[in-house]
Amino acid sequence: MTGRFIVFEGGEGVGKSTQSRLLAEALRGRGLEVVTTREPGGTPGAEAIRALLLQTDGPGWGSRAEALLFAAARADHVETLIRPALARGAWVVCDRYLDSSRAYQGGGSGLRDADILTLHGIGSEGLLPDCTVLLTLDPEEAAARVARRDAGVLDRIGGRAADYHARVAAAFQRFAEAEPERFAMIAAQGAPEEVHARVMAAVDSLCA
Ligand SMILES: Nc1ncnc2c1ncn2[C@@H]1O[C@H](COP(=O)(O)OP(=O)(O)OP(=O)(O)O)[C@@H](O)[C@H]1O
Ligand SMILES: Cc1cn([C@H]2C[C@H](O)[C@@H](COP(=O)(O)O)O2)c(=O)[nH]c1=O
Repeated sequence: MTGRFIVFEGGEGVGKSTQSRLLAEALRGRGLEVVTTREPGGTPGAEAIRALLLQTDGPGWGSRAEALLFAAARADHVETLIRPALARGAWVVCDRYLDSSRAYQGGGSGLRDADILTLHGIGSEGLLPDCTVLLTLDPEEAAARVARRDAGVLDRIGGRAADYHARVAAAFQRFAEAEPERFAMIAAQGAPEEVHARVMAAVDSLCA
């Protein structure tokens, strides 16, 4: 079987990392080679850019510089980790990807979707996931999960105002509705194993 590129998307604390791990374990149980990774990050260069983007000390970045940094991190990640893994037949499970740039730098910060896609064309030659699992959760429940995990310490983007994150969530929903052949929208409430069962059903129907 050839490799697949599966991405988890959604707002802060909805359970993307947890579900990435559970999906990878399930796929490995089927005998597949699975690479788990995340954005921004996944390679030494992209992890260095992640620190520049998310650390809370220093003046931060304007929207355009921020979008370029995310695109640069993704370019390195795609070229040195994702494409080689897919080329050897591995499945890649990635925590966030391009649709996070479209939702945060686009929906949240107001950059044009077409410009973000142009950056992606330049940086990563337009590589898209085979399928994208969008996890949705009531914002108060997501915030409670983050508070329990991080004890109130927020990074530069996670710490933005509630209306910013509401625009991000609305953008993700628009993308999923516009491309139902690429997105599975999964309710993320309930125990991790319950959510995982929904994810497996979606992956089996959308990505197999
Ligand atoms: N279904 C669930 N029910 C309750 N808690 C959960 C569930 N899934 C994950 N959690 C917990 O909620 C917290 C956030 O989960 P996780 O880190 O997987 O979310 P995330 O979407 O990757 O977050 P972020 O966007 O901030 O990186 C973690 O402490 C995790 O253990
Ligand atoms: C890929 C990507 C991410 N972001 C934001 C979303 C989050 O606030 C952070 C990443 O933190 P996480 O704990 O790993 O989810 O970065 C973004 O704004 N644009 C992007 O392209």
